[in-house]
Amino acid sequence: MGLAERRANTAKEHPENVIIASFMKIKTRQLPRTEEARKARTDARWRPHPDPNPAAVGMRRYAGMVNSMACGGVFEPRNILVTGGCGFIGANFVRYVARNHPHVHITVLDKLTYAGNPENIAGLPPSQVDLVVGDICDVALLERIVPGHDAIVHFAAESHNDNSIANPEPFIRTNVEGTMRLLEAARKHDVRFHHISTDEVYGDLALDDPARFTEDTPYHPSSPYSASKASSDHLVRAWVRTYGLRATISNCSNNYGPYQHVEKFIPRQITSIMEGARPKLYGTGENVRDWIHTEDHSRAVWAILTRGRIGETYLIGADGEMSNIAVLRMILRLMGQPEDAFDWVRDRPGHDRRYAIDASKLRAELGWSPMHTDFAGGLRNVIDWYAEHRDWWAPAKEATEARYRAQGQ
Ligand SMILES: Cc1cn([C@H]2C[C@H](O)[C@@H](COP(=O)(O)OP(=O)(O)O[C@H]3O[C@H](C)C(=O)[C@H](O)[C@H]3O)O2)c(=O)[nH]c1=O
Repeated sequence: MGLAERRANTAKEHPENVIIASFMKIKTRQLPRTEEARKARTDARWRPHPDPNPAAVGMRRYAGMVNSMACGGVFEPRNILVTGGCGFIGANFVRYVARNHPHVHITVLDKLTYAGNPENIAGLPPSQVDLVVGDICDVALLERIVPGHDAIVHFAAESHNDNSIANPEPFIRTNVEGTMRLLEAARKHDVRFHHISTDEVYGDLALDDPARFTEDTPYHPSSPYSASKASSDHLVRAWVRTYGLRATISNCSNNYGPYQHVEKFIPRQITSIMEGARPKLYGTGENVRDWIHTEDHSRAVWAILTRGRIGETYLIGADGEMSNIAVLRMILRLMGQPEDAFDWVRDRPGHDRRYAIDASKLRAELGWSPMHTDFAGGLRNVIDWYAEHRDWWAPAKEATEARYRAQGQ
């Protein structure tokens, strides 16, 4: 049965998993498309790379890392399944692919938890993007929707450290069990898999340590969230080695950009200031995060999905280290506030001190480099975005702040 027929059947037999067009401007395609379009979509295969990156080829030869799947070749998926495509990073990836690869059809699978919002992918061409509402732990659902896809790009995760400290359970279920369910579906249907992960699996670095994380840094996660992501990374590697699954992993640093939930550091402070409330800084504020614009993350993920070597891990980072207090002062300045107009609050238990990524492998092998290198300019754009999208964030703001208040933060 082809992908279009499967979609049609899912729409008919499982309306609970399908978003209806009128609800959200995104149309779920329920009719089989033309035969020609169907053939083009299912025609994904490995092709010789027309313009191989010389640095990449050189590096692979030097390291003797010849890999029949990817060396000098490119994987051209026509149908991708993006889990968590209504969350912040996932939705930005869906938008990136829709904009830059219009021939690629995207099925978004999202449970629409508090952090997933269908508005994040609204306005994309209905012929290119479908949304299936469902849980990655739902084996029967995966059985219906995975076949026919060339690749799964797995963003779906519980992602907020503070929530994992308050209640670890959903993190283990979604991040560990959910990843295992997807790996099993990918294995059964021989689907290429890319796993989105975090630099937090490596633990933290001292503030005065010149070292940065590399792909060889030992795992040392601190929080229930990062431990669950570390577990999921290990599962992916086990499926590659044991079952020969065609999979890659990327571990990225802190993302910023549009559509980020107001629970996270940058949007929380921006939206608090917009509401006339004072930003909240944890602990000493000296903790360092390595910021990357979410669009640069998306470009890196696409590069790894299409040109990365199977079985490999790539770290993604844009040399954006900055202390929390420096970021907060920058936000306050950009929003016309005094630099000390914030409150110090209770620190996060086990708070990681510093993250820092060395993305040399990604740069050398795949020729990736960040395009958003002006952090202050990027922050200004993000501030403008939140100013223009109050309707998008306001409904979540009060409940989020109530949660923080209860934690003394
Ligand atoms: C919400 C908040 C946070 N903070 C501090 C705590 C952190 O040192 C820093 C960033 O916090 P946030 O919760 O936004 O992000 P991280 O805990 O670094 O984790 C994030 O980046 C990694 C890579 C992921 O993998 C996570 O999924 C993602 O949530 O600001 C404050 O000082 N005040 C606040 O109000």
